[in-house]
Amino acid sequence: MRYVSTRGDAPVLDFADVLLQGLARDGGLYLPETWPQFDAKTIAGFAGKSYQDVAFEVIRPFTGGTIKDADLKRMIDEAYATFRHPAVTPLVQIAPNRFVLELFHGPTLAFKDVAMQLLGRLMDHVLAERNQRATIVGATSGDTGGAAIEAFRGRERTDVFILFPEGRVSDVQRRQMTTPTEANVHALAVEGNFDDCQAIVKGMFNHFDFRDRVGLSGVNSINWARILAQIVYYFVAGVAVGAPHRPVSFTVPTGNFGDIFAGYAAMRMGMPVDKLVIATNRNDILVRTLETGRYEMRGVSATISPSMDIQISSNFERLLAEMHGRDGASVKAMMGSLSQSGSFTIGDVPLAEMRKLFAAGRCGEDQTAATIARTHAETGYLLDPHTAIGVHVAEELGDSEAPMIVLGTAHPAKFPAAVKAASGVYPALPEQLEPMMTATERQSVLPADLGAIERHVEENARAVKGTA
Ligand SMILES: Cc1ncc(COP(=O)(O)O)c(C=O)c1O
Ligand SMILES: N[C@@H](CCOP(=O)(O)O)C(=O)O
Repeated sequence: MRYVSTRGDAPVLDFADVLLQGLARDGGLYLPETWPQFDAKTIAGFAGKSYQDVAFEVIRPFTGGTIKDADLKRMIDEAYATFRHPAVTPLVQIAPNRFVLELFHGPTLAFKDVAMQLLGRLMDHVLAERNQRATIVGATSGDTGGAAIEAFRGRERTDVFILFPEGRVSDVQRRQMTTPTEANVHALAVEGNFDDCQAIVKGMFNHFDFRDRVGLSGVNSINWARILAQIVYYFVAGVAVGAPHRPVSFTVPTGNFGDIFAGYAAMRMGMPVDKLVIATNRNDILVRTLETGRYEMRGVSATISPSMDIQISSNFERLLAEMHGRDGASVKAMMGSLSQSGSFTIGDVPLAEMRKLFAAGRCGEDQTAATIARTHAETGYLLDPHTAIGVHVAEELGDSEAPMIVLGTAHPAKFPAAVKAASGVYPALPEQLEPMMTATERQSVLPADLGAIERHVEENARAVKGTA
């Protein structure tokens, strides 16, 4: 399996290289050259298998032989042994034909752990084989950061620097990043919003001298392996409610478009999908884009679902590449227009194709709170604000024959204030996370400035000092 950039101007790589690359050198994102195909019999055969066994079958074709089967199996087993539920990602029914796919049983209570626990092991494995070190830099609106730090803390071959928007993440999210004591963990509170953090990380990747000097790697969903690990649960959940014998719909609380792009990938691989639904909070750039064909930035506002307060939705570029027949020049032109003028227009044909595959809906602050309250009152089930957005948008779409699976992207205990205000119930933090709430915090506060943050990384990354 080979990987190509969405912008068509970067070296073609194998899986192991893509794993360590992050952003492609032409500023694009890597995609597999072709989609592995699973026929209906193979998909039906996933029924009754463990999450780990399905993960191995789904992930293996993408590795192109760069990871030995026995190593891949071991790393998958180790990654999902960190989850608190034996099914790894269980389904909970909340209405006759509607389910929540609980993706938050990993160590940091958000869906990011599903990919990050595996990514940490895969990167460590490849770095050890090459006797290399890496400097990981990531941007977070709250959840990626904690999951990345948990996956990489104490690992000898990596330093991990996470940029988060100061004052815009929940207390639990911040503490997950600021309380680990390992020397390779660096939490950077940036005086800006998530889009600023993400732009700075991309700026570092596009600054080749710096990138090469520090051995830069990325763990945001610009890294293909993040998306890859998330494809697995679309198959596991779909089969559990009747695929491939009937199509299944998924509603995905969306920000950076990584999670829903994994659903798109599952569909391209043979999973019968009725609807893929993009659900956003009031930062609704993706909903507007589907409505109007114009991707237009308007400023981001803080919500009770902070992890989705995003305007520059990285992985939408992967979808654009798909909808434009992988024509790198078209993608480059749209991305150029976005960085110059804050907008771009999608042509009629790709837009029509997108509308065939995706539906979209938004959920305001009051609707989010009302959905948490109503769902709890009617079913006893407590939603976090991000998952509530998915449930609201799925409800607005109405029932169809296809079962609707809403991706449960975070545990309510990550956002206790918002959940308590909406439902009157204070969601308890799982016991093992309680010590973190009183532990000493360690963070560096930095301006939203590429140069300042590069200097900080270079002064603190062990890879630069040649300690490998
Ligand atoms: C809890 C939660 N829900 C939803 C999302 C949106 O996911 P994506 O960025 O993959 O669209 C995020 C952040 O990524 C998140 O942390
Ligand atoms: N919501 C995310 C934003 C970063 O997304 P990623 O999937 O690209 O890492 C977060 O919680 O940090």
